Amino acid sequence: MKELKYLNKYLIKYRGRLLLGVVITIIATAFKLAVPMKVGDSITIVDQYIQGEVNDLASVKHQLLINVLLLLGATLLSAIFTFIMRQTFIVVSRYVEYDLKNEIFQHYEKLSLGFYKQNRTGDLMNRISEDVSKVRMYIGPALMYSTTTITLFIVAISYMFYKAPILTLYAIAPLPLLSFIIYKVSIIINHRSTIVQQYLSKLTTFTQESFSGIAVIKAYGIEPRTNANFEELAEGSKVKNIDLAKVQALFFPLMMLLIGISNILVIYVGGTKYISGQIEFGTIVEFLIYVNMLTWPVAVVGWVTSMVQQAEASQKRINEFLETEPTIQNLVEESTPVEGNIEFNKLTFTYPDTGITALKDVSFTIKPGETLAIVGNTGSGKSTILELIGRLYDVEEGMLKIDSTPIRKVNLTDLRDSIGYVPQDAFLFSDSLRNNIRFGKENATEEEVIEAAKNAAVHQNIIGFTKGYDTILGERGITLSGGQKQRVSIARAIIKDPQILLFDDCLSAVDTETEEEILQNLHKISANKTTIIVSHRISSAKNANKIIVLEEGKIIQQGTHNELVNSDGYYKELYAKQLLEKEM
Ligand SMILES: Nc1ncnc2c1ncn2[C@@H]1O[C@H](COP(=O)(O)OP(=O)(O)OP(=O)(O)O)[C@@H](O)[C@H]1O
Repeated sequence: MKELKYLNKYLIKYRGRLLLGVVITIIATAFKLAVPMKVGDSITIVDQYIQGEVNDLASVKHQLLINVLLLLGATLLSAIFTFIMRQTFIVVSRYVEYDLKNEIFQHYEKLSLGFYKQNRTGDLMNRISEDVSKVRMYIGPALMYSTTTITLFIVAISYMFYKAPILTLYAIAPLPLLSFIIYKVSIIINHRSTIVQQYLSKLTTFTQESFSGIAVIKAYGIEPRTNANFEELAEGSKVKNIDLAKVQALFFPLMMLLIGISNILVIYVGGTKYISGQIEFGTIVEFLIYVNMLTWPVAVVGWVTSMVQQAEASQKRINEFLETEPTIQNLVEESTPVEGNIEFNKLTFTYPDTGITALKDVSFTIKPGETLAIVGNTGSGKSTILELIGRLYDVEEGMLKIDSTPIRKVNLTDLRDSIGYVPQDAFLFSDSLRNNIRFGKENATEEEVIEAAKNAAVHQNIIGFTKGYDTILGERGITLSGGQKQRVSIARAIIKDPQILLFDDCLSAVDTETEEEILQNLHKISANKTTIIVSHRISSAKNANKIIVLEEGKIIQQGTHNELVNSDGYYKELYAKQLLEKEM
């Protein structure tokens, strides 16, 4: 129960409803218990008439009628209160489920990129869905059944002892055994359900991947191999499901068997006592109903125990993530507006997870109004520079300053607000084109959206779609070409109107004319901004105020386009190569 303590704050938050639930459960149970009493009473009346102990038929009928009406009333009230009881416990469990999911999601969002590298997306999703639903079972059904069982036990067993103590002992003797067996069976069921669940998620991942990559599967003609793999997984899933069904099938027969034993004991011992005149006939019937009534709660004790154990295990997994601190923390409370001066000073950076040193002794500065271009082979560290400016990682060696202040001493929200970042792989959400652009500025007007799209040279493409800016992207909608995606992603950064613009090789999929158009627009937009353009193309870099050339994390050349084309080295060679390609 150590891990489940985490949920106490929610139990306190909803204490009013939960307390009401307990009170209503007690009332519902009291009405439920009145039913066997009245049944027993009625049978005794009939028995006494048959035995000749009572002769007035009219009064017997009258009493029976009253009993029937009372029975009806008690059953009805018990049903109504049981309904309200579910409205309290189960509704609270849904509230807690909602709160917990939000809490976990918000925490996930705070965590740094490294966390996402270390943990698989499937695992993150499981903890927020599967694990939270298991925890909900503890707040909802487990609490509800425990309250019902405790109330039913205290009231019913005390009453039974009061009526016939020896018969009560015989009647309840098999119940602990029942509870124990159900507990054991539930553990096996839970274990096998987990395996079934694992197979299900393997199947889902496989299916999802196959359909996402269907173009590759078809192009390589590997449908038979994919089918065989799917069949193998489905076979595994079938076997595990059958294993589970076998134990589940045991659950009810076992319960019936143990109720049967209790019933036989009540009939035998009760019958003997009735013959010897120690109890009334109605008491036997009354006890039979109580035994059947108590069986479910007793079975529930076992079930609830395993439910709580599962919730504990799930909460432990949830707590593991909730206790993970984001490695990138905001260390400055007060606001620090960003002007856009960036300074790298003898900076060396090693990725903590892979140990790869991506930048070595890098120094450069850039001011607002300037454009810096970074060129270099793949893997030379270009994207890493942009990631460090966005403080996606912290710098350990050397210094990175923003407006002459070490980056850690800049308010993180202000820093990120001041950056418009266009990543290498443009990521668009399954939403309308308009909303994808507005992502950069939530309250942007229609004019601003169109203006940004025009500057990113994608407006003409968008109005060419039947639904224009309302066109839905992604799974439910159209798929944009690589170049269109890049330009929508650029529009998203432009609309934000940030102080610092970071473009990570985001013009690679557009033709040279469109590239030129976008660059000219950017030139106008970024007059007072700090712009960094990472590119493999000279055409993107040539107009920059400063160009740096990276090789294996080191700056090997820097200067303007004119300076660099006139000195031997990587840049001059790249220029010559690209010039040649253009002429061909
Ligand atoms: N998130 C990461 N975790 C660990 N290592 C990384 C990570 N990102 C990049 N690296 C490594 O750091 C080095 C520099 O990568 P980076 O992405 O900065 O290069 P790049 O010049 O932008 O390459 P490209 O032109 O292909 O985009 C590479 O060796 C890469 O494998």
